[in-house]
Amino acid sequence: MSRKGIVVMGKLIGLIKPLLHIMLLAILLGIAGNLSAMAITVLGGHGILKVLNMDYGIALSTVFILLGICALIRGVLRYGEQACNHYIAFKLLAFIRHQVFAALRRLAPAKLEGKEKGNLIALLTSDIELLEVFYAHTISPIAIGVATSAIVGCYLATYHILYGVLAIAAYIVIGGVFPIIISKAGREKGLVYRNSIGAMNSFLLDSLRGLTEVLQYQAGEKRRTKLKEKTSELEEKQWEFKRLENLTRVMNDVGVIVFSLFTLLLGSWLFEKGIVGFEGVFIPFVTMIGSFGPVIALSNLSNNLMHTLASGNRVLDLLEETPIVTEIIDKEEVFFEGAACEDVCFGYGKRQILNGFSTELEKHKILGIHGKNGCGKSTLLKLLMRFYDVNKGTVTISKKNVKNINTDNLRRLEGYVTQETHIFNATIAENIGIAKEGATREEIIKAAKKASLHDFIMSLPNGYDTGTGELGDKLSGGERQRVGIARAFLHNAPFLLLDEPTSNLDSLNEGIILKALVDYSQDKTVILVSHRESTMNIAERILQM
Ligand SMILES: Nc1ncnc2c1ncn2[C@@H]1O[C@H](COP(=O)(O)OP(=O)(O)OP(=O)(O)O)[C@@H](O)[C@H]1O
Repeated sequence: MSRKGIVVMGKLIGLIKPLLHIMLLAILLGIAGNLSAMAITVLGGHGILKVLNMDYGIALSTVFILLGICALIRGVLRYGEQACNHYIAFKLLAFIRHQVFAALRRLAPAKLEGKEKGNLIALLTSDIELLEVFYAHTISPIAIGVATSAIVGCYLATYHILYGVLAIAAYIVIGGVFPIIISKAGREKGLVYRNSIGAMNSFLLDSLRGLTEVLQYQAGEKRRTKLKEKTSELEEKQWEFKRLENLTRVMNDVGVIVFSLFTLLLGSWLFEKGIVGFEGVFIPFVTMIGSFGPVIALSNLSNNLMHTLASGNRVLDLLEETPIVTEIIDKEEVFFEGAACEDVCFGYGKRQILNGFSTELEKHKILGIHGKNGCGKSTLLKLLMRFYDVNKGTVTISKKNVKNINTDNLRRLEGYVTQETHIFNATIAENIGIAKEGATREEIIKAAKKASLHDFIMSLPNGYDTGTGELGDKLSGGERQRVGIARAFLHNAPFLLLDEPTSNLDSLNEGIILKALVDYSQDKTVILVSHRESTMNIAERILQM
């Protein structure tokens, strides 16, 4: 979704509320810092007048002492302002990361299935990182720019009201009109650019994952050409940004020169009319030249702002995305007493997969599910897990609709082994132990033995403490699958859903695991989806889908 810049800014600023006092301190320090910087120019002007014997107000030694003090406090104030801004920025980045991870948990797995993973990584890393620019270098500079310009405008008006009017007009044009023009020109470009980076990440991740296929089918050259095209596209977009950045610089420089010239012309006119003396020409002129810093900083912001707002937009998209399945938290605890599907209709989008499907799963039984590829066996398991909600009909556990069971409760009741087991970057013990918080080594070993994995683990260089780094991609399909099954045994849920658990196993390992499953089903319920007859033999009832 492409939001207006002001909407993105409003939403991002909304997050600052708890840190508002620090933001105010940063603004005050920034204003004081900028004023002391400008005071250096003004004092310099007075110093020159003094040397020329044209200023009788301040002694030259006082001018030098004040110059030294201003220079010193300028440094201290600038440090204070930056420290406050970065404190806010890093606190908020941590908070936003937290929010984004919470959003991912809310959206998983249904909404994340179709998302490009590389794009998500870009969002989690570089997009969030870019928001630092917004919190540390955008909000307070705007407030500081406005306040400092107003104060300097008033100071100039003490020499003559027209100086004040001219200064305010200059600040509005350089710090307001120019950035708005540039931001408008670059807003869509920013979003397109950030999305392109995400797409590029996805393409690279895809290529790495599919490396074997790319090599096998000699698709390397084709992928390289595509990567080159994507890089050129990105380069083109970067150039567009650079052009806008250069345009900003040119506009700023021209603006500063033109308005300084106007000040000089105004001064000359006032001098000719006898309204001001030489000091009334010289001091406003040097003040004006030295006062553009904060508004130029504002104007330069528009370049970064395009990237930042585009990143903000992408982060907000994720934060505001509605999940397909909402988490349930406030229902009573349910214990497993069997499950059932009644007249279930379900489809992904418009494509109908299950149409009026019904079945009952009795407690302490093994139900085998058989059916041709794509008929919806895995989908049925996902509905029992409530990864998706049915379109019609009901899925119940212990005669309670799964839509009314606390999500936490449901996860504890069910153990789910998918067709693919993900191995985390951790030791093999940790990889199994993920199934049970605080699992002891004995429990992990017991689960591994049931999954016929113990002997293999003991043959590894560091046994259960062997890291996946040391294993690399060396785990075979069957070993991975057994890690998945060991997790399920460790989880020890009363209702176990197994999707092709033995598809990669030899008959020896299959036999050991099936025996363990039969033991498991003595006091638990198991659904077994499989195409293998040998596996189906342990089922007490077979359902043909
Ligand atoms: N997230 C999804 N979005 C859209 N379509 C999907 C999604 N997941 C599965 N499908 C489609 O739904 C249909 C049923 O898929 P499912 O995985 O349930 O089949 P299955 O019976 O388990 O097949 P297999 O025996 O090959 O494992 C398939 O045609 C599949 O392409």
